[in-house]
Amino acid sequence: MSIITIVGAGMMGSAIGFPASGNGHEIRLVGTPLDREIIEHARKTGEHLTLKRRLPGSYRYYQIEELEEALLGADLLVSGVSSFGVDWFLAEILPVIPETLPVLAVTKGMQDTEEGKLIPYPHLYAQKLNRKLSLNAVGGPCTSYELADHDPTEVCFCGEDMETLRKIKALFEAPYYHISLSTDVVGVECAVAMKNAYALAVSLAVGLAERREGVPGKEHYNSQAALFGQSVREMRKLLKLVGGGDDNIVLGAGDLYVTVFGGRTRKIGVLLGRGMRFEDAMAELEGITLESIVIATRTARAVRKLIAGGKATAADFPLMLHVDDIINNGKDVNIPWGSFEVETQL
Ligand SMILES: NC(=O)C1=CN([C@@H]2O[C@H](COP(=O)(O)OP(=O)(O)OC[C@H]3O[C@@H](n4cnc5c(N)ncnc54)[C@H](OP(=O)(O)O)[C@@H]3O)[C@@H](O)[C@H]2O)C=CC1
Ligand SMILES: O=C(CO)COP(=O)(O)O
Repeated sequence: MSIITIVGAGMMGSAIGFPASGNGHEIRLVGTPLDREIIEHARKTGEHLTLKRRLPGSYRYYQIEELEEALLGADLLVSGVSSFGVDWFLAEILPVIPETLPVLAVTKGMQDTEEGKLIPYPHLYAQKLNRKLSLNAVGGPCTSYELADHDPTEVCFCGEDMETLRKIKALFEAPYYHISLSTDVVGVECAVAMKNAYALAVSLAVGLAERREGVPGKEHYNSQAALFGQSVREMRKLLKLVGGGDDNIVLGAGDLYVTVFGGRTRKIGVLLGRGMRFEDAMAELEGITLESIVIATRTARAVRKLIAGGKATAADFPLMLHVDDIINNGKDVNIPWGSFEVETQL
């Protein structure tokens, strides 16, 4: 039996312990200072407040002040924070863990730089820490509540060292949790972070169709599929620009699919598509984790720098730039359909 300590008791941090717990490992769930209620409630009832599922009986619960106890004898540390908790995790957790303890982060996102580069979180952590840690991450399509329900999925663990990845995989692999491995951290992380921005883009079509038909909940699939296709094209170009392997598009496209159908990002895209102003839509969704906004903003900022530097053109990323205009420049939704058309001559 191994001991897995998870810091960040949000929905995904809590759900990723399910397959490992099923394999007989001890799961210690540690709340961030913002997760107090989740931990208290789980201790009392065995249920997770936001995941809305009963947690396996083998879970142990810790408030952040009990971190030292939760780390005693641990074999793996999982980071369950979202993009909004990355700075906290970097400042408060990574400096105090043993250097021999490998880390696996579920966080999806990237940080852009002044030069227009996009840095995945494991690399950001490595750059900012003055100690050497084994920093690994999970990418791929996987909604937390469906993982808790044992719906089969296919994800990818990435990191620098294949042997370490194999050991971590052995803790989690289950008949419903299939794990590929990759040392292409930039490619995996970039593919699954970008899908957040593009899930917002595809969901615009859901709201637009409702607005056109005047029927809430009325869906049309042509327009969603067209935006899905353009999203995959732009994600593939971006993958190439950041130096990620092309096959990672499978993870990005799968993750895009699940997020359009089952993710929180869809909520903001639909409201914007219906014609709601960005500020009003954000106010309506207050309290819901919406990483798509921060990821779209950072990615578009990097793309605009790449364009200014002559490494890309605006014609390569019309959908990403439109999303950026809607959320950051006060523009109305007006899908640039014509700019998705291409001429291909063999
Ligand atoms: N790799 C994978 O397979 C998957 C990864 N994800 C990713 O996992 C991450 C977490 O998602 P999910 O669990 O659904 O989101 P939740 O909002 O449920 O959880 C977010 C976690 O981060 C914490 N957090 C947020 N802001 C801060 C802060 N400022 N300081 C410290 N901690 C903070 C939260 O505390 P609090 O709950 O109080 O806000 C909580 O512990 C996301 O990056 C998401 O994209 C999601 C699905 C699959
Ligand atoms: O990353 C996810 C599924 O893989 C969840 O996406 P949301 O953050 O939009 O819910």
